[in-house]
Amino acid sequence: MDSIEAVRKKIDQLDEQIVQLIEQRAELVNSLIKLKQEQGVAVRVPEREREVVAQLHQRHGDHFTLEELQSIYQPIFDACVRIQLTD
Ligand SMILES: O=C(O)C(=O)C[C@]1(C(=O)O)C=C[C@@H](O)C=C1
Repeated sequence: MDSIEAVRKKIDQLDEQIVQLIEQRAELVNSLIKLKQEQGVAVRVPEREREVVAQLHQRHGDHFTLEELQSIYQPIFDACVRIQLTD
């Protein structure tokens, strides 16, 4: 069995990957802003945010409740909106 320290090291590695993926996600979202401006689409799209979380819940509902996934994703959506508005 791994020691606490060894497991924490794996957790740290996963956290690093998670943040890198969130950064990649934010870059992709940021690339939408030009298309949105051209097509007159709003920066904040609440129904799309609900759809993203609902799809994740469908696939990962065994581990996370809908409310937990919403709590995880809301700050990510908020940051992505801020980045689209400020970059
Ligand atoms: O799909 C979009 O239109 C986005 O801007 C991306 C995104 C997201 O982070 O998934 C961000 C903000 C919107 O409110 C909805 C979704």
